[in-house]
Amino acid sequence: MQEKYTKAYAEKLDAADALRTFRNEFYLKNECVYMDGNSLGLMSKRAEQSVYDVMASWKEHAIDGWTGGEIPWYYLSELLGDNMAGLVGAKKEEVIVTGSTTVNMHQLVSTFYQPEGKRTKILADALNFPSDIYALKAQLALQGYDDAHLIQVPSEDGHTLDEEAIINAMTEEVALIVLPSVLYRSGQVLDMEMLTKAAHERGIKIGFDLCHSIGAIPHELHDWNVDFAFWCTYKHLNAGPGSVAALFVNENHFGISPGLAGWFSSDKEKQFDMEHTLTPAADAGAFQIGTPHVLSAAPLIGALELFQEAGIGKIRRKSLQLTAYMMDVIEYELGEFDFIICNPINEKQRGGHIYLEHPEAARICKALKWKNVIPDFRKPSGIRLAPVALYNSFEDVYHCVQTLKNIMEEKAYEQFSNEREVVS
Ligand SMILES: Cc1ncc(COP(=O)(O)O)c(C=O)c1O
Ligand SMILES: Nc1c(O)cccc1C(=O)C[C@H](N)C(=O)O
Repeated sequence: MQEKYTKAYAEKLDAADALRTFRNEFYLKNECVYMDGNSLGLMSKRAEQSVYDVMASWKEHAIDGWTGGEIPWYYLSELLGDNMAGLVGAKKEEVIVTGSTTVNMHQLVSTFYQPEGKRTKILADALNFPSDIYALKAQLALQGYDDAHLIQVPSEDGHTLDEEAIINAMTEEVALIVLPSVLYRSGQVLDMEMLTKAAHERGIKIGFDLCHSIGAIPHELHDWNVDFAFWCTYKHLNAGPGSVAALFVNENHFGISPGLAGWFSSDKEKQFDMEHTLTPAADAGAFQIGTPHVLSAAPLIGALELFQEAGIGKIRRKSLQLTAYMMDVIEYELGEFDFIICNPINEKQRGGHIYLEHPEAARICKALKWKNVIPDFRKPSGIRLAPVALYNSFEDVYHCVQTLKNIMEEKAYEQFSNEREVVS
């Protein structure tokens, strides 16, 4: 056997890993190799501590916690926006931590979708996450349009999108474009800069769903001139189930009225004047709606520290190394078992996870879990494996592929039904 495919080689890669100490910051499940951080990231000790800290500030300060204590809750959304701005390449005023992914998308589409004349359609794609498509259809319906007003650029191979095809669909009928930065199944990274430039040349506004890229790849939203973006914080950012999401609005658009207004859209100094005419915040803060979900934002305080310490450049470099290594070992070890690697291979388009297709995928995932390796299954026949730079090791990757090989050799998956779980 070539040295490259031994456990010793994985250990050598781990010894040379500049981020290896970050693994100790996380609660790793005992005896378990976690490969599902692209769905729900693991808990870190920092995130846990910051939840305790916010609980303590509530206990101690009660109502005065809004403006007192170490981190006054009234400014927490702005503070976290500032802490996160580097991850998306934004000015601090352009990011606010608020709401959920889907609510933020409704907020931004209701703000930026302004059909006029023959520009009435929304351009999206055929592979985006369902919630985004439901939200776009609902926004069209609110404006009196049917689903035919949503153009979904098809995928030739069922896994990836052709950016040229997206650009060709940017016609004079299109008022707004919403696309994912990274596709949730195949992990393809779209060229946001190129797509934004093409959209603007055609007079169209464009926004991105960053759920699968935030914390995994660097962004330059401000310099790329992206109009808006939104993302969750529970995947690569590790802020826990239902943690508060975030959004970006380019400073070029400051002053535009939020489609969904509420009293937290206010200029903070004016908010408690209790006027019935809203004076929106002068920055991305205007896209908040109501009282911030302080307890669900709390883990983000600690979780983001780790990104500031590690640096997104190093995270991306290790992530690419992990996924390259994983594909290499898969090809070497699993060649005879009908797996197809469906994520893009090249570094520019490869996101933070590997996507394998196999006709028995649902039950192979069940067998992996039974063997303490945690993947996730996506219909119709996909296995997602996310080796996460902050807490997965090369040895984890080695172990994951060896486990998969073992399951295939022994046909251990046959004891399970080939149907998805309720939550997969
Ligand atoms: C790309 C993408 N968009 C939207 C969502 C849904 O976001 P939420 O349920 O947090 O609103 C998810 C995952 O759940 C996702 O992967
Ligand atoms: N948001 C989720 C949830 O509430 C339960 C289970 C999974 C999720 C996910 O985030 C799934 C994820 N967006 C995906 O890429 O499939």
